[in-house]
Amino acid sequence: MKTTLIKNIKELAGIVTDAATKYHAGGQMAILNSIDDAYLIIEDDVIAAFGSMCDLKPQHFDEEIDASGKTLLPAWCDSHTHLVFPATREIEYIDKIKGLSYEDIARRGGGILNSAKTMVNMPEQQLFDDAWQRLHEIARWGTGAVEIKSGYGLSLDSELKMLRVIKRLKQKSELSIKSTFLGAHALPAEYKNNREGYLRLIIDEMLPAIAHENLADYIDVFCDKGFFTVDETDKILKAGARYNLPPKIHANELDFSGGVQIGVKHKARSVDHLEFVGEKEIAALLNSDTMPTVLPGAAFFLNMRYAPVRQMISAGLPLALATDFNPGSSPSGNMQWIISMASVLYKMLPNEAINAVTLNGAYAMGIEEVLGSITLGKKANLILTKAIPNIAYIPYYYGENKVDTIFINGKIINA
Ligand SMILES: N=CN[C@@H](CCC(=O)O)C(=O)O
Ligand SMILES: [Zn+2]
Repeated sequence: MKTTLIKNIKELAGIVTDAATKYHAGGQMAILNSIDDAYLIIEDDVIAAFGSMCDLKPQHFDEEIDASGKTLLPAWCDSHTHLVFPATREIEYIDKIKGLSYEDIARRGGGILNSAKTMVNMPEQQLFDDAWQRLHEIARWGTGAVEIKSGYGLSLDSELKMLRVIKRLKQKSELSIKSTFLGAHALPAEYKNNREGYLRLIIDEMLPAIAHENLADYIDVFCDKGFFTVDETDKILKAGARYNLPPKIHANELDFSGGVQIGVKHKARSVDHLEFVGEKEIAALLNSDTMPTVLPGAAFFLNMRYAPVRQMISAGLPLALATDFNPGSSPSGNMQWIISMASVLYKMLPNEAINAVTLNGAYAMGIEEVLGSITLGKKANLILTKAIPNIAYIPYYYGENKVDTIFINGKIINA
């Protein structure tokens, strides 16, 4: 067994003593438990002890790291990304600057359909290599766990290609990865007049093949205006349940789509985006185990309305934040930037934002029992920051990478 001591930590933050705590909600979101002048001991890949430096007993460690002036936090859990994609889409970026909306671009065959077209001829190895680079990129910004969706395939072969790439990333990477099947991301052009046919393809062909190769942990549907209806979502989620795929769904980004309610009905792990949320959606979420997840990168990049985060937290809801890293609506996997946007655009306190990208993000991925907080027995996925004056400095001094060292499964990763 290898033992590592991290000592003289200026602030050890994100402590959750009760390992049964699933997430932080409402007023608890503003509380980020911490210890000043602290130590933390890692045994192999697990957090084995922590406390005040004055209580540290003299003992031998295989490795000692002096963290004077630095803060130690749980690594970020990014619960919503599309980081396996075939190419960036700068052309649409220009169209957006000129005034086209996300829906205008989608109607012209751009957006998701544009990525699906490029995906057809994309060699699987190239797709893997590009995604591998992106995993390194996000780890440098402090991400230790990430969910990745398919959904740029929209045909049996291409969806399987994407999901096989995610499976290989899981096998090769030290990061914790969850895989989500998002066949219902958009209606492919060839099914324009045959919605029922595409649903049959998802339900009768894609799902059995995915289950056969064990390629997904979750199922997702883009339940929104111009994409998939509540009835269609219901059918797809019912079919997913037959293969034990819990939902994590794209909901209420473009309208009051009913996506939140149908997600809650199907016991979704999370419902994500949530720009269009009112009293009814909040009431549905309050009686559920579904994590509302807000994606500031997409709302900022598409210049849309912002989810009513203060109203949701005041009502007592938990909230997770994720990057939505994708080539169309959020071309960045930088969680520090998400924390800054959450505080400036959504008025989230730094502590709330950090809880939202750690324990609550872990819950949104179904890994809260092993990651997301400084808790005895959890995996040592940790961020050691550069010397920073306090936690608020993380969102405040935006643009600069505050990560000094990232530990994944107890090991220092030179990302
Ligand atoms: N909203 C739906 N899907 C993605 C966008 C994907 C794309 O435009 O490529 C999202 O989460 O923002
Ligand atoms: Zn998304």
